[in-house]
Amino acid sequence: MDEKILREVYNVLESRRDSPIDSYTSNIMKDSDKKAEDKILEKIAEECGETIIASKNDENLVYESVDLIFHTLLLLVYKGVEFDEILEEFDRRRK
Ligand SMILES: N=c1c2ncn([C@@H]3O[C@H](COP(=O)(O)OP(=O)(O)OP(=O)(O)O)[C@@H](O)[C@H]3O)c2ncn1[C@@H]1O[C@H](COP(=O)(O)O)[C@@H](O)[C@H]1O
Repeated sequence: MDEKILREVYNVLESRRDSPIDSYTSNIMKDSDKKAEDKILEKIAEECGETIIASKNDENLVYESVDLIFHTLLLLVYKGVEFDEILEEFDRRRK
């Protein structure tokens, strides 16, 4: 297991965006009745709340944090951000 997994998941999300199938992420990105971006942002807000609760309760913190990180990555994919842009930003911030 190594950090390549994040890039691999990101690539899968890009493929779900560009070649939609009947799946959670394809469906949320092509959500018609509610603007896809709003739906993803709604999930980020929901997962943020669940992460706060998980931290306060010292329970499921990794599970809920991964839900939050995942939905943030989903937003970035939906908005057309390249994975390398995220890595470059983290690199820029290193002291
Ligand atoms: N990493 C994830 C991932 N994490 C969370 N989720 C989904 O995000 C949704 C979260 O919604 P909910 O919070 O309601 O679900 P929940 O967390 O089980 O329930 P709560 O306790 O939060 O209420 C669930 O449907 C999860 O399945 C994910 N769905 C997909 N991925 C990755 O994205 C790829 C593409 O996914 P699909 O397009 O669905 O094949 C997959 O191969 C995975 O690698």
